Amino acid sequence: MFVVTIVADNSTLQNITGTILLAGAGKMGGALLTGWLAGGLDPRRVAVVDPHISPEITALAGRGVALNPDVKAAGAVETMVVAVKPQMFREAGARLRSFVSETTSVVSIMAGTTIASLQEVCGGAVVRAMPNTPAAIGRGITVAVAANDVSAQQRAVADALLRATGSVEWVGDEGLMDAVTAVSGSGPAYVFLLAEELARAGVEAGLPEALATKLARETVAGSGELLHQSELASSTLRQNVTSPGGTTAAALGVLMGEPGLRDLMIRAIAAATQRSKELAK
Ligand SMILES: NC(=O)C1=CN([C@@H]2O[C@H](COP(=O)(O)OP(=O)(O)OC[C@H]3O[C@@H](n4cnc5c(N)ncnc54)[C@H](OP(=O)(O)O)[C@@H]3O)[C@@H](O)[C@H]2O)C=CC1
Ligand SMILES: O=C(O)[C@@H]1CCC=N1
Repeated sequence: MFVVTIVADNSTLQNITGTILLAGAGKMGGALLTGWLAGGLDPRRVAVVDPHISPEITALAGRGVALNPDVKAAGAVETMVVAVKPQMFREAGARLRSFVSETTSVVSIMAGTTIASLQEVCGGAVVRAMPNTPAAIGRGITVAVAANDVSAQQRAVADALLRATGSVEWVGDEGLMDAVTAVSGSGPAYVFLLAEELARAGVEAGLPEALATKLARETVAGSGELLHQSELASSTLRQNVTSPGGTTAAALGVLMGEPGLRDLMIRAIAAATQRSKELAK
């Protein structure tokens, strides 16, 4: 189970009176659930549906979280958060639909899965959202788009649930969600890969593996924190490291050369965007 340290305004979370049903309590669903409870959501308001509930989630039963309730035991579901794999959605959706009433809103975090598919399979007033794993420490960013029939109150509850794990950006155009998924949904993986490859290159350059790993990890984490706390543009922070004719300029000559990181990143984001579109089918 993750520890959430930063929680935004949570008054809406604390005032939720219906059931929040989480379908799929894996890595992302589990991180969201942790954020909700840390943000003051009453555990007795939460139900989890998942065929293989982890020991961490099982332990929450003692605080009142309902595990795999039937439709009757779940009570009136105010919001159903769908966090199963997109490939499983159509199969899972038939059962999930039975929890949805006329007043239920359905918040999906599934990559690729469109508002139209969600409306067809689950019904309900649909919010499509894309969080990322820094949610596990309250530092995620989520982009969300609401279908036309989502009420202001349903949107406020969805916003509170998503904001419990970091910041939220609402957009009006669902067409942006594939690229959003590629940039911020998958984005943490690119940063972790950078840490891995920086360490590997350090070993190639002669450093002991443990030292290279520590230097790479702390450098990526410290730079991320500097970017977070500073008001300067990332390009300025980069220039601040780059002494004229120095070591950084030598490395950046490679990374910013042709082909360089720019081309690689454009190709990577295009591949992820394309995959998100494919998952819609
Ligand atoms: N991981 C990430 O960084 C992000 C993921 N997402 C999205 O979140 C969703 C989940 O991803 P992630 O958490 O990584 O995946 P996980 O596999 O960790 O979680 C999915 C969970 O859903 C469970 N599940 C399977 N079938 C059902 C069902 N019929 N009813 C309820 N639960 C079911 C799975 O159980 P079992 O393992 O037994 O199959 C598993 O516990 C995906 O749609 C993904 O696109 C969005 C943003 C970021
Ligand atoms: O890899 C995936 O498909 C999911 C969506 C964004 C991050 N993980």
